Amino acid sequence: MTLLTTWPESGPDTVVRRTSEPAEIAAALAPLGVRYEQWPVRESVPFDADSDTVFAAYGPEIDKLNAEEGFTTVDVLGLHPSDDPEFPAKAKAAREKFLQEHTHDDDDEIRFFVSGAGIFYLHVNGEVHAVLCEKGDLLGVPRGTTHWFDMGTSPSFTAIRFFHEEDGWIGTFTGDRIADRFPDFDTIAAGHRA
Ligand SMILES: CSCCC(=O)/C(O)=C/O
Ligand SMILES: [Fe+2]
Ligand code: NI
Repeated sequence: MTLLTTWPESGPDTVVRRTSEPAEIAAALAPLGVRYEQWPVRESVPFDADSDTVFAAYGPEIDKLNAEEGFTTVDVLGLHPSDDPEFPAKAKAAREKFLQEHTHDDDDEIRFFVSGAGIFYLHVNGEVHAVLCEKGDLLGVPRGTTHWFDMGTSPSFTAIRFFHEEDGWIGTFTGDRIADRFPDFDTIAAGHRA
């Protein structure tokens, strides 16, 4: 289940909000300009499906969003445990990159989770909002929003990414290691399952 946890930016000792209710999550994030919605899940899509399979399964939703928002580039990013001996190093490098607080100055960050999970931490107006996204969740974060993302120590997710720019992912790092002061994916996901 999706989970939103909000703390003051000073640290996680005080929980301002904690909810798994989709309508409450959407209402809490809307004033930040953040879009949260759920799409019907295509259960027939394997968790580690390739891009063509994902595009075929979610074609109607992708086309509708593209028509509404004018995206020019759509890709699929998947990372799942595998026998590839390079997987641990790849996963560690990917996690480290996104754990660094950053902004996307020229584009919104729109992600749909086809499978697996990850947490977006939105650092806005003196608060940190951790949005644990799972299969079926669409999150749209406006350009310029300060945030980081944690996929955990054993990443497993497939996400559709929508861009207005041909160049795809471009981030500006703030240099703030704020992620070190807040519960990470492993901690939040373990508590959520318990
Ligand atoms: C879930 S897609 C990978 C994360 C990403 O693209 C990003 O910018 C995180 O902040
Ligand atoms: Fe980002
Ligand atoms: Ni859950």
